[in-house]
Amino acid sequence: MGEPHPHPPARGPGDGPPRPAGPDDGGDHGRDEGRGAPADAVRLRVERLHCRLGGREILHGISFSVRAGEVVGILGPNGCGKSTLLRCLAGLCAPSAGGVAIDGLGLGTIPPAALARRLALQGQDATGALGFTVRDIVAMGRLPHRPSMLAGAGAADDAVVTDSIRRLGLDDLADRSIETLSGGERQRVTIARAVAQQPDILLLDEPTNHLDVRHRFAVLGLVRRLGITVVAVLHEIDLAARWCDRVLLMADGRVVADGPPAAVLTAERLQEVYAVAARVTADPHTGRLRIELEPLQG
Ligand SMILES: Nc1ncnc2c1ncn2[C@@H]1O[C@H](COP(=O)(O)OP(=O)(O)OP(=O)(O)O)[C@@H](O)[C@H]1O
Repeated sequence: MGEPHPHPPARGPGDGPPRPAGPDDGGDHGRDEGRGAPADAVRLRVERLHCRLGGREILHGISFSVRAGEVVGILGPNGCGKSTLLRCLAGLCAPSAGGVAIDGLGLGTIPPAALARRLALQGQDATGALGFTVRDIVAMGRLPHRPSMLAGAGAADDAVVTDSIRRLGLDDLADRSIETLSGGERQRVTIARAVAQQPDILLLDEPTNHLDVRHRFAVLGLVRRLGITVVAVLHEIDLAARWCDRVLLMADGRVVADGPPAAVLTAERLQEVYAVAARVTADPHTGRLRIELEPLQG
């Protein structure tokens, strides 16, 4: 897998995300950044990735790389291929050409159990495991770490599950059945399960779409504090600007811009990609991007 990415990533979140009060008030997660990898080592590399589904090419030769500990947001209009790209990164969707490598190893060469210890995907469907309690579902995140499917959970697994439940503010719901939870509560359960998996790379597909504003801040703050590599599909442009080191803007199965939020999220580009009128300014006090969107006139 070839040349370096043309856009060097930002080294930090720029305006420094605050530590919001919320479900996760804890410190670090007992994790070293990038599990011992140098801080700017390339963790994930996507090279000329094409994907066909239903006889149609959905992804048209996508290339980018993500460094250890980077938080990258994927933005773009409905149907542009964001979830398909995330599924390719997780090995759930086979590319028709090109490929994905983790720490230089092609995805197809990594055994499934080893891959599940390195990479977690939190998907859009939070309802697939009816009949289980919140704690049962979060505990599923530990399965890849057990020596066999028949091996029971150890005390260390239980501690990770308890910690993940606490971090997502789910203590009071731990014994509730998943089908009794609200959409936002279920969404936090799927994130807790992915956190319990203790991956090096966390892939999130619209992790905040059911969450109220406080929980959005809390969940994205928690994700940042994990210190691991994160690729998140987001629809909220302002949240991506605030929380991501880097943004990939997609349209029609291609990456049209890749770089720090302030470089990518220009008014012209947002208008072109989303077909809306956009005004982008920097807050004079915090320097944060302010993004105002309006329907196009006429
Ligand atoms: N299994 C499939 N078979 C055929 N077409 C598919 C399949 N999965 C996705 N597609 C199509 O691929 C395109 C990209 O879908 P994808 O879910 O990746 O988009 P997205 O950018 O995540 O959209 P959204 O913002 O609406 O979630 C869409 O046109 C979708 O209809």
